[in-house]
Amino acid sequence: MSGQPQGRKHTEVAVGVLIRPADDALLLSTRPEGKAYAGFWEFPGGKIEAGETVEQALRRELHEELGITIAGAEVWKITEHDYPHALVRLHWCKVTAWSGEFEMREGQAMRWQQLPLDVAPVLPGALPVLEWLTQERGLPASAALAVSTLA
Ligand SMILES: Nc1nc2c([nH]c(=O)n2[C@@H]2O[C@H](COP(=O)(O)OP(=O)(O)OP(=O)(O)O)[C@@H](O)[C@H]2O)c(=O)[nH]1
Repeated sequence: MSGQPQGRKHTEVAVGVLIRPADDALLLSTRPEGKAYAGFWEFPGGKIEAGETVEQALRRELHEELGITIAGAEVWKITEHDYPHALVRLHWCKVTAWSGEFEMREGQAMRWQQLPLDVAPVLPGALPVLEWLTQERGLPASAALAVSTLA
C-alpha cells in the first residue's frame, strides 16, 4: 500500500512565542548549523524529553538556547507538520514574562519582529502560527503571507 509508512511516530516539540510586553514584538531566531533547515527562522523551542511537561521542556530549551528563564507557559495551540526528516507535533505557548539576559548560546541570530516579518525564510511548520497572530492583531492577511517564501 502507498501512503504514510506505518507507525511513523510524532516528535513532540515545545515552542515559545515570546511577546515583548513593551511593543508586542515577537522573538524569532535562526536554526543553528548542523540541524535540519539550518539558517531558517523559527520560534525558539525544541523537543520534549521523556517525562517532561510542555512547560518544563520549554523552560529547559529556552534556558539552554537563549539563557533566559521563563515565568510560565500554557499551551495556546497545537499543530502538526510532516517534514521529510520528522513528523512533528508542535505545542505552541505564548510567553510574556521571563528573567535573565538574552545570550545566543548556539550561535543563532535573533530578532524582535513585528508582523509582517522582515526575516526569511521561516520554517514551514511555523506559518500557521503567524496566520493566527495576524488575525488576533487585526492585520491584513498579507501580513502573514509575506513570509511564505518556501518553494
Ligand atoms: N523550535 C522550533 N521548531 C520548529 C518550529 N517549526 C517547526 O516546524 N519546528 C520543528 O520542530 C522540530 C524541533 O526540533 P529541534 O531540532 O529544533 O529540537 P532540539 O533543539 O531539541 O533538537 P536536537 O535535540 O536535535 O538538538 C524540528 O523538526 C523543526 O523543524 C518552530 O517555529 N520552532
